[in-house]
Amino acid sequence: MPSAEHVVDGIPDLTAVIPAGGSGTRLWPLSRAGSPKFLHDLTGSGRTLLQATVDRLRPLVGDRVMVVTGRRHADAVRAQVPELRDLLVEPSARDSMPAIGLAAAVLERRDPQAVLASFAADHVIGDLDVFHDRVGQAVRAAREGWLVTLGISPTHPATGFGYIRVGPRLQTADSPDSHHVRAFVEKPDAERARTYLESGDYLWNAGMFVVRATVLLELLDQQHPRMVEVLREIAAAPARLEELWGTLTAVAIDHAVAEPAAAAGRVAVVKAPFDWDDVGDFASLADLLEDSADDQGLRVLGDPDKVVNVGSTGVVVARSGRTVVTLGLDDVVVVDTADALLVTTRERAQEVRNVVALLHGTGREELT
Ligand SMILES: Nc1nc2c(ncn2[C@@H]2O[C@H](COP(=O)(O)OP(=O)(O)O[C@H]3O[C@H](CO)[C@@H](O)[C@H](O)[C@@H]3O)[C@@H](O)[C@H]2O)c(=O)[nH]1
Repeated sequence: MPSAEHVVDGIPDLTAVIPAGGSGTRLWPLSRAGSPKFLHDLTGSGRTLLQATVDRLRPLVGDRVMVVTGRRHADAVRAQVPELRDLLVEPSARDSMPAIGLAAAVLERRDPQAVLASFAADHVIGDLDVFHDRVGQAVRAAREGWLVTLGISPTHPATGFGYIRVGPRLQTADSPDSHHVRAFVEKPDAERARTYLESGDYLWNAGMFVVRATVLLELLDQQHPRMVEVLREIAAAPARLEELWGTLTAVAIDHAVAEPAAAAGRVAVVKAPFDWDDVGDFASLADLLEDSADDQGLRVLGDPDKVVNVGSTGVVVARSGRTVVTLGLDDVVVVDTADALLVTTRERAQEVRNVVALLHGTGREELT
């Protein structure tokens, strides 16, 4: 049951921050540098991943949503979320810390007590009541000064995610699913991932952080004091963004803040038992579309009338308007767009990013 503070305007001191960067090269040719994953509908819901992210946050924050994105994507973000209250536009990509840090510096000026909750723009989440409840718990712990993350129970020894080593339950806050974080471990190799899974002591880091804006900047100040100065300068004088942005170190929030703060005992994790998927490649996309598989086992994203399947399993993304026919293929991945066609298998889905590198290396950047 959502608590009373979830209705109408949501949690009054909470603002959602959505860093929307990256190009999702493992989803080429659907996702391109100029039109990354978050701008696409990957679930067949009619809403893009960015729109769905905003939709699911609305009950928590009303219209207090801040998207941080690159100049190249600003117009598309505005077009997809016309009601967006705050759009912070980065002159260049500096990874997630400067993006989230700038949002924190802007919010801190508006309200010294402000809490921010940062979520990727391109993830899929189920069980919305549970999601809202756990974010609510995270906010209550964040008000007490914790950097709070939401941790997902791992289902397989993934090597593409960071892991969170969970400590004892937090003896504070009206937040029964909160625990101390002993450590963050960024993207382990397969063997360590297996050990983590078997131990039961680890959760996946889903890139969700809930924290008071001032606390985030204070934690960042311990590692990157100059970055905090610059972010506060930009927040105070937005006209200086262009001049100052390029001086910021490109670093992920995990390395800049989460890992050192965990070592200092400042981080809590809320166990989050909702479905979560970062739709990292076409194998994940096929899993995500499982329920829409035809009776032979083929999933279609796009117009189903444009796909004729005879005895094939896997996934077809039909985005060119052409008819796609699959005949007798197992676990195939077909992605048909106006100017590029990808044919591979679910098993090789991770290697699609190498194709993008190959296209770059052979002078065909216009396709990436
Ligand atoms: N605005 C902006 N956002 C950025 C930038 N770089 C990254 N981001 C955003 O920051 C978030 C995380 O960046 P990724 O590059 O997608 O991170 P990752 O390698 O997948 O790893 C992180 O996320 C995983 C979960 O998806 C975690 O498992 C892992 O530990 C880590 O937190 C995403 O929302 C991404 O859009 C940037 O330059 N600008």
